[in-house]
Amino acid sequence: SLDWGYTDDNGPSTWAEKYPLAAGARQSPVDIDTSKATSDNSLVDREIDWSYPSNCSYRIVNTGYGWRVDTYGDDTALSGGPLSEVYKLEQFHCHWGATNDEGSEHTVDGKSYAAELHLVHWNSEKYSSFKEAASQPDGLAVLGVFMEIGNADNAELEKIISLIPKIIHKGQDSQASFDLDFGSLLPESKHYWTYLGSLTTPPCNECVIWTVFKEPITISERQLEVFRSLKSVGEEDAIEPEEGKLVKNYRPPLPLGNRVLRECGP
Ligand SMILES: CCN[C@H]1CN(CCOC)S(=O)(=O)c2sc(S(N)(=O)=O)cc21
Ligand SMILES: [Zn+2]
Repeated sequence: SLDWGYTDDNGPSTWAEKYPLAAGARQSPVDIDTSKATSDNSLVDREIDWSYPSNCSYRIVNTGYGWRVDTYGDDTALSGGPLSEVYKLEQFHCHWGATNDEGSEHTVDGKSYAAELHLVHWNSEKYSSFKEAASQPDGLAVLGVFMEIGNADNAELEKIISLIPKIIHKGQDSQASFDLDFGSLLPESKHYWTYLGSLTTPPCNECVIWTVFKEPITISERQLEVFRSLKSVGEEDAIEPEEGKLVKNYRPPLPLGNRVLRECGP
């Protein structure tokens, strides 16, 4: 069985037993208490800036904890906002719940969204590898995008969702070179909250500068159901057809503690 996961016997409340960092004071996600957000001048003139290729080859993989798209981040760049260096895109993935009233990892004044997209970048200016960066306090920069249920499909996400039937079981992957317009995976408004946090899964390294956009993007119920059809077990694991479905893979919020929560934009 998995040594950590999202079920009652291996879920977030048990992680600190095997992954002591999970009990740290700089953990993610957090509830974004909008009344605590400060808008100091340090961010207002430093828009967060990204450049992603419009056509690139990708690999989508079922990690057993969800789907993950590995990007070969050569000509990608994320800078500005709370970042002092240029970060490269390493991968992106998503978190969701069993029903639409849960699923995001960050919450806003106690409100959960149906899902949350994470674009994971690493500080390639200061560190020589993603792995090294993941052990540094300013090593990773993750963009969090809330997803709410809307009537229309999200066309860009559909390119990813169409590949999910090929990776239903843990360990399966699919190579695809599709032209992904990352810009449309991000909301129109660049307004965001930012704080210092961690990976939201084991090993829970406290290495992430988090930037969570205020405006959600929309995804359809059908698209979210496809996410929930993923399995957390391999093809060879003999289980009943309905068992092992990845219906939820989000960590509930941890205390912000004495960390500063900054915001850019109303
Ligand atoms: C299931 C495993 N998830 C993690 C795998 N990696 C960590 C170790 O790598 C060297 S990672 O850096 O790619 C990230 S980012 C991330 S989140 N949800 O905070 O954006 C979780 C993980
Ligand atoms: Zn994540």
